Formats: sequence, structure tokens, C-alpha cells
Amino acid sequence: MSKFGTLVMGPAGAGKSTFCAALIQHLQNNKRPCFYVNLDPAAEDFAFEPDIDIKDLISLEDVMDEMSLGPNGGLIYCFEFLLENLDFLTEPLSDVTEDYLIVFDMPGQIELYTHVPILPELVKHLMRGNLNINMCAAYLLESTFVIDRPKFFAGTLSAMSAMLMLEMPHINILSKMDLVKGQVAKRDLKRFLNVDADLIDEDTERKSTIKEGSKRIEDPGATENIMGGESFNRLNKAVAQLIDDFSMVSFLKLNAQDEDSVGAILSYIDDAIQYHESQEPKEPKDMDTGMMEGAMDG
Ligand SMILES: Nc1nc2c(ncn2[C@@H]2O[C@H](COP(=O)(O)OP(=O)(O)OP(=O)(O)O)[C@@H](O)[C@H]2O)c(=O)[nH]1
Ligand SMILES: [Mg+2]
Repeated sequence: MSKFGTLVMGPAGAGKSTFCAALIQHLQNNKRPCFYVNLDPAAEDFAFEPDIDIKDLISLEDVMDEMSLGPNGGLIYCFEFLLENLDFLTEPLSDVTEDYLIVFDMPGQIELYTHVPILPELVKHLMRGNLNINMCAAYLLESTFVIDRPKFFAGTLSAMSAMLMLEMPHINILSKMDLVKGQVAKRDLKRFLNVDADLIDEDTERKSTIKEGSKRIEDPGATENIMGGESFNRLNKAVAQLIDDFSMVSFLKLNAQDEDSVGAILSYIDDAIQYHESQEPKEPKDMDTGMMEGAMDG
């Protein structure tokens, strides 16, 4: 029997927990069972009570107090501790049936998704072996990043890093779309959703010129500003080109307040984990094994 789950990841404040809550609400509205796992050892308030909460195993606050660690080192310690005590997850998850969607709410520390090999090990445990969960990563990036293009490309790079590190079905999501509504032209938005490296070139051009009357002229101060300097621009261009060369990153739009938008994201998750394909048609109640055997004997 397979199980199904989604790992909701992304930088701090990207809207992960809000999305998890909206997703759970949507599943409930559609009479689909779900199982909520909080893996953020610093999270306090929840819209829905988690079925598993990592804080029952270890809390970031205790680790910081007792081990004299900061928030990031403390988080890594919490995850190392979780990896040493995987039964904490395995036991309650082994009873979850295949009609459930298991929603994992992850912390926002970016180092977890970039260079420490903790998540790949955790994911391996969840996807392989006894648990055998079909998983899809949902990586959230805040849509307000599109206002600052280098920041958007840096965020895209972090999404790509998580994607390459985890080797599992992966969807990228631009969250909080309500905040950029009306601020970015639809045509431009499309170029962010299917990441287009030329956006950086245009941005460089825009920033290195100033408006004089009806014309744009070169901004004499542009190169003095380190964020507008030539080497910074070249770095941004190289990063954007790298993303373009892989042509692997595209984004879905999410407004967590809009149920249709949450439903659309769920369809992508369901497709990626092949949820619907594995839902067996339910047998009528009177078709018990006795009857089946009888039918075969006859
Ligand atoms: N306008 C708007 N705000 C949102 C949306 N989603 C989340 N927020 C706000 O963004 C802030 C952070 O949201 P969270 O859901 O806590 O983000 P998170 O990624 O879980 O944060 P961490 O767990 O701390 O990394 C909160 O103030 C939310 O109310 C959205 O779709 N639109
Ligand atoms: Mg959160």
C-alpha cells in the first residue's frame, strides 16, 4: 500500500504554514482525509492542530537554551536529532492509509534546503523502506520578489538547489499573489512564471539609466553603487543564464485566500504523486470475502 504526501518548503515567511492550512481546509471541504505533520521546531500557532508535531520530540527553544546554539545551528541540531529518532515519525505514519494526503510543514531556514544533507536523508526515509510515501515537494517563493529581479533570481536558485538536492517530484509556487496584483503587467508576470533570463538584462538596462525629459540617459552614479556595478550585473546575468540553461524552473501562482487557487495547486500535487490513479474503487459492503469465495467455487 502506498501513502501520499507533500513537503511544503521555502524560505522564511514565504507563506508555507498559511498554504498548509489552506490546503487542509480545502481537503476537508472536499471530504478528503489529511494528516498534518509539523516539522518546524519553532512553530507555535497553528490553524489546525498537527497530528505529529516535532516539538513533542524536541523544541528549538530548549536546544538553544541547553546547547547554547543560535536559531540556525539549533534547527540543524533538531533535524539531526530527528534523524536519530525516526521512529517518532515512522510509528504514527505507518497507520496512515492511502486515501490520506500527508502534509509536511517545514521550517524556513534556507540552509536546510541548500547545503546540509539532512533533508535528502529524511526524504529517503519517508519515500523508501516501510513507509513508502509518494512525495511531492512544494517549494514556495514570495511573489513580491518579482519587484526586485536579482532577488527573484536568487530565490529561484534556492528553489533549483532544493530541487536538485532532493530528487523528488517538485513544484515551485509563487505565493502571496494578491500582493502583486496590479503591480506587475500580466505579460511580465508570465516571464517570471516561466523564468526568462532576459528579465535580468532588461533590469540592468533600466537601473543603469535615468530619465531626462522624455529620454533615458546613462546614470553617472550607477557604477558607484555596488548593487548597480558592472561586476554585480555580470554575476546576476551568469546566475540567470544558469537557471535558463537548465530550463527547469517554472512557477505556479498561489493566493492562499482563494480556494480555487489552492485547488489548482492541489491538482498539480495529485498529478505528481499519482494520487487519483491509486485510489481503488470502494467495494460494496456486501461483497465480503465469503461471497467472493462462494462465487469462485460456483
Ligand atoms: N497577503 C498575503 N499574506 C500571506 C499569504 N500567505 C501568507 N501570508 C502572510 O505571510 C506571513 C508569513 O506566513 P507563514 O504562513 O507563517 O509563512 P511561513 O513560510 O510558514 O513562515 P516560517 O515558518 O516562519 O518560515 C504571515 O503574516 C501570513 O499572514 C498570502 O497568500 N497573501
Ligand atoms: Mg511556518
